[in-house]
Amino acid sequence: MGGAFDPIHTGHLLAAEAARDQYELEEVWFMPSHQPPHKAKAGVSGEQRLEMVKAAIQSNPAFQPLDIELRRGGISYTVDTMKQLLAEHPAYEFYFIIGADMVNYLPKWEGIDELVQMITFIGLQRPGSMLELDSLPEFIQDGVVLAEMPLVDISSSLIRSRLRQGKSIRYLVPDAVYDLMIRSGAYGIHP
Ligand SMILES: Nc1ncnc2c1ncn2[C@@H]1O[C@H](COP(=O)(O)OP(=O)(O)OP(=O)(O)O)[C@@H](O)[C@H]1O
Ligand SMILES: O=C(O)c1ccc[n+]([C@@H]2O[C@H](COP(=O)([O-])O)[C@@H](O)[C@H]2O)c1
Repeated sequence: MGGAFDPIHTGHLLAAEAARDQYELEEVWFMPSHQPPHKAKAGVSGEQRLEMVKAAIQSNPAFQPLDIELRRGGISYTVDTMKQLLAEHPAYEFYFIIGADMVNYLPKWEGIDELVQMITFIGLQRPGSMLELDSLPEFIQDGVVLAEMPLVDISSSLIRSRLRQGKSIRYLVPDAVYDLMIRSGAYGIHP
């Protein structure tokens, strides 16, 4: 599962767990992007986003952090990441977990025709972006399976916006992430 994770939140964790459970995945690897392909670079450093990911998933042995995109630098095209991961783990079968907003965007992904040969996407419903598989080209539809999760109207932008307004974000992120956000000072929250 790739993302900016600026910051990681409960919606990410529920999506990952739904995909793991429904597709019997052995592990879910959380990969913070360096520079996302289609949105502005995160406001906080890659290191800080990775630390928050680690804090969020530490209690789940099936969830692992992966800094492959942060180490590579540049724009985090998934096709490049998957080529690297498949070369390192030729025996593994890879899935890529994405929310509905990203599923609808797949035709615009770099090297999508190559990417659908390498992995299967697991798409999850997300409020505000209904999954429209039928409107995608058939070769992409064939590369996407769906998983169910309770609709969770949480996004990293919602969290950042609430912080700007001085509103609470407790329980929108796991406690361990909340504590780290306070300790690191990364998002300007004070106890
Ligand atoms: N609440 C959610 N439900 C389902 N999928 C989600 C949810 N939040 C994020 N995702 C998915 O997780 C992946 C990584 O998301 P990302 O780190 O960009 O978070 P985001 O909340 O979408 O961020 P932002 O609001 O800054 O755009 C994407 O595929 C996204 O669609
Ligand atoms: O490779 C691409 O062209 C591409 C385009 C959009 C998104 N992605 C990946 O999809 C994941 C979620 O994207 P985002 O923008 O919601 O953080 C993240 O790992 C991105 O690198 C990848």
